[in-house]
Amino acid sequence: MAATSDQVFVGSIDQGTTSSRFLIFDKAGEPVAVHQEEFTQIYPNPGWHEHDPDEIVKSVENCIEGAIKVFEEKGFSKDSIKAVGITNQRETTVVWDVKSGEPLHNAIVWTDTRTAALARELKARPDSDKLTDICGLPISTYPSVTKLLWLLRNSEKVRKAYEAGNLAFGTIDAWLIYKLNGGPSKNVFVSDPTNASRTMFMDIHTLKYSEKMLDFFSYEFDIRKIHLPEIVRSADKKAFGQLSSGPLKNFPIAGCLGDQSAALVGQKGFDPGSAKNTYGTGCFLLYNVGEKPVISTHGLLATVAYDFDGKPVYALEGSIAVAGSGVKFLMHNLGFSHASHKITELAETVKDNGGLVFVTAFSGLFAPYWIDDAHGTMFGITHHTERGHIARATLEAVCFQTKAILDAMEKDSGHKLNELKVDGGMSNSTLCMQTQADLVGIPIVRPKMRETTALGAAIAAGFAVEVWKNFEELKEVNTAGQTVFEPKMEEAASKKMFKKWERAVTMCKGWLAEEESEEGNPDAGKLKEDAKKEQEEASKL
Ligand SMILES: Nc1ncnc2c1ncn2[C@@H]1O[C@H](COP(=O)(O)OP(=O)(O)O)[C@@H](O)[C@H]1O
Ligand SMILES: O=P(O)(O)OC[C@H](O)CO
Repeated sequence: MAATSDQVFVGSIDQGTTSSRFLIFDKAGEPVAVHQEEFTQIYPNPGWHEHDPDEIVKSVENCIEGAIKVFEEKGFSKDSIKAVGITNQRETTVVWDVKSGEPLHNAIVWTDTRTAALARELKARPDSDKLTDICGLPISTYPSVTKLLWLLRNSEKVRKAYEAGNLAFGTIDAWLIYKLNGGPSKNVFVSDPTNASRTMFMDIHTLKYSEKMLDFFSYEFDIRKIHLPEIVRSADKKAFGQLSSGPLKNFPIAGCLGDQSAALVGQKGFDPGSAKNTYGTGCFLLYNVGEKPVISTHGLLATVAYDFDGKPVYALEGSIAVAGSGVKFLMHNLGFSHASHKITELAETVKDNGGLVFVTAFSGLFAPYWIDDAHGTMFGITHHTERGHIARATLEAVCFQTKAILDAMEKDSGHKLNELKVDGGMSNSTLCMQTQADLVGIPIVRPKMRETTALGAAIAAGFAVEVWKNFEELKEVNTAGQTVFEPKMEEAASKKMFKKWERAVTMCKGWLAEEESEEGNPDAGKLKEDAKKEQEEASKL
């Protein structure tokens, strides 16, 4: 079908943890062309996880090229694309030289736990308990700051650039925008608040870098000496520049959202009280809390949902580190199958988990537990246990953590959700979604078009260039063909399952001894000595 002259489209770069995609959406929110590419996952030591920043850029460029080819083969003209939006994996930390635009180290991925000792050291510093009120996040291995500090301590290249005043730090959005604009020659160096809020440098109330946060983290290296991206709104016609090469050369980048915020936008979670849960590599539940951030007292994060017009909207977030990556672990590490949907089929070969509970704490446990000394642990193995039970327990682990997050959210917000919208690759698993409904006791609503993350970034860019002018115009977008999973399990049975999970979580605490969490870290000894010195000095004051 060829485009009519008044048909307009918006492109969307979706740079996820395991793959990059480029999608082209029409005004009705339907994707008309897509290209996806996986890229290399680098695991140099247990608990370490890296990406090659240049490979990420290349994969995005390939995706744009691939999708445009499909688009044109369908008879559309690329001139009908009005803007491009970007959405990305968050927290993943890239460092580069401002002069050359070359990366100085592999990107340290959000799942990486090499900074466990550093996180402990930071927690022991005076006033560490005051940080969450400012930035919305607790100290852990998860936000970018611990990864950046680790790089400063452990990479000579990074330290030299720092000393010369040439070190740039950014999350994946900032890196992509910088590179796609042409690097140092244009120097478009920006990030939006949904991404900047994941570094621990931003004040969540003002959406500006916080002097207090910068002071707190500057005890060994002066963070102000590092080039940080300017924080701009999530929808902006000019701030993100334009593509400098490829089939969309000179097309504007007009929107940017961290992937979980983008999914909330793509699910049209614009009203306070609406929520979505995205089952991708990890799983992230975001609950719209309106125009003021809510600082959790139950293990959740305060984050920015979006800032389209200077009136930011906030969300409470429950982050789960392992979801689809657990499925991939069964495929790649244990050789259970070659396709994700086969893991669900395997789980369907057994009638229940057979007493098996799998705490998939490959990166420690995130929300609402924040246990960084846990590792993946299976409880309840007997002669009865077969591969189907392991597959089932892997899917269930995400559902249990989602239940714990929803309980925490209810306590923080005082509201009970009446339904939960879902998306992401793992939401393809009908068994997983039914289990989720059974465990949380509310309907699970899955849209037919599940590229909601990419749609969210397209909406941000589309708002900036007025493809859509208001939320009302999006009313019909992605409403057709939803599947609703109603809870079917007896409440008592569901409660019993969850109790067992909670017992398993308690039992896996403290598995990792302090020395083990530092293995592979060349500076572990120094870290410990420095931390001890700092503590001694602090206690003298
Ligand atoms: N039918 C399925 N059953 C279970 N897991 C699935 C299924 N389909 C996809 N997945 C999982 O979903 C994940 C990919 O989801 P996606 O939303 O693309 O993630 P990301 O954006 O983090 O790269 C993979 O880990 C994959 O194993
Ligand atoms: O790759 P995803 O979709 O699991 O998302 C990664 C998150 O942004 C990490 O915070």
